[in-house]
Amino acid sequence: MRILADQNMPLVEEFFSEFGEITRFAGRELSPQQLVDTDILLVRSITNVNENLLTHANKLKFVGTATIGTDHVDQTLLKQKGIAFSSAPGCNATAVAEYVISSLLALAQEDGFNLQDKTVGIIGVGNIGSRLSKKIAALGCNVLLCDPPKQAAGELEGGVSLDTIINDADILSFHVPLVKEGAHQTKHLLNKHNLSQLKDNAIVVNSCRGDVIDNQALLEFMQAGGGLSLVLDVWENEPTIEQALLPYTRIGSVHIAGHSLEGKAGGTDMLYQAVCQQLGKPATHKMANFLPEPEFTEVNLGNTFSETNVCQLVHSVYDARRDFGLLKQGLNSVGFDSLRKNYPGRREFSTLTVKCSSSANAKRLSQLGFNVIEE
Ligand SMILES: NC(=O)C1=CN([C@@H]2O[C@H](COP(=O)(O)OP(=O)(O)OC[C@H]3O[C@@H](n4cnc5c(N)ncnc54)[C@H](O)[C@@H]3O)[C@@H](O)[C@H]2O)C=CC1
Ligand SMILES: O=C(O)C(=O)[C@H](O)COP(=O)(O)O
Repeated sequence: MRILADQNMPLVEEFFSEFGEITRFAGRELSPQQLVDTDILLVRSITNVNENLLTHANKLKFVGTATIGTDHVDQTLLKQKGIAFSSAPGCNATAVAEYVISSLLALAQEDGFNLQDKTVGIIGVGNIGSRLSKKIAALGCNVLLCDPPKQAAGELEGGVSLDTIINDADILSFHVPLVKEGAHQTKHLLNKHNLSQLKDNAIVVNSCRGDVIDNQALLEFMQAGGGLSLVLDVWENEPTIEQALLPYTRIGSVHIAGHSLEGKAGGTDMLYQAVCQQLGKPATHKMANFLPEPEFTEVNLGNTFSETNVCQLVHSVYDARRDFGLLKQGLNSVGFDSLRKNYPGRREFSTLTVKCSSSANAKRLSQLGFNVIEE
């Protein structure tokens, strides 16, 4: 069997060698000719799987994307052609939620406020939004949730409208899929019209898809004196991003919010499980066997739980400001895609065991995602 896999997908050889010959490709450069005689295609978010790419796909049986987002894949076309498809829902949801928590704690520390005094609006309450909501609640913040599709289906109690979040939230974090049409379209959810209705000094976090915020409208708003604090992991027109936004960005990165080692490896693992199912073979490999030991494994917290302690704990595992440093240093020298390819990686909070002596604190730390031992 011939397997084509994105060069930035980890552990493909470890998981897939038993099925056939693996060839790697650069995600933005895959040509239709490369799909001749290919049985399995494994992509990441930067490869558009469309009519043009499949022109010569004479043997293709399975397409997998090791990502949560699927806006780069024409699933209707795959169905018409009888090609099986799988994505990796939830694979890096924890990583994205932790990126947001790390960024917010950094801004709170720098600006001298407590997150627990803030109202956080989460737009999109799926795998990422719901995990983030749990972590944010552990910090004692007031949380507003907005997910119209879920609200319409009766799947989210107490949900509010986007307008309510725009008007009332101190912090807004977007976790919706990119949808360009229909009743619940998300392209430019934050736009020229509603930017001006945000609270002064609101914090806006985008770690879903760049197009969810109108970047030109955002730039004009900031150039006109808008006082927002911006945390931007995703941008319109990646990899050619609007660099004029950088001076207005408090924390920025190259679309790596989901790139914890666990999140990236988890995407490959989920595709492996899907291919095994497709081929009727048992799944024998486990992701945990391929991950290295974390650098720091244990901390003793005693019975304290202040935001300062939590900030230290979180940043000992991952400080998103490191990634803003990488962006600022490397964007014009090595470029956006190269920064992503050579991302130094990071671990998730669960790799750190926190010993603590109060059960209330143990509960909150565990809600944040740490591995907690109550002593
Ligand atoms: N920056 C990064 O590295 C990553 C970005 N992502 C992006 O994050 C997105 C969300 O991921 P998950 O939470 O795992 O997806 P999910 O599918 O579990 O949840 C998305 C939620 O958004 C809701 N939604 C849809 N339209 C909406 C609207 N107009 N307003 C409010 N809510 C709406 C859906 O009902 C759903 O509950 C992905 O589609 C992907 O584009 C995902 C992983 C990593
Ligand atoms: O899962 C998603 O959706 C993402 O956006 C990924 O975490 C990042 O995607 P890649 O570009 O690394 O495939």
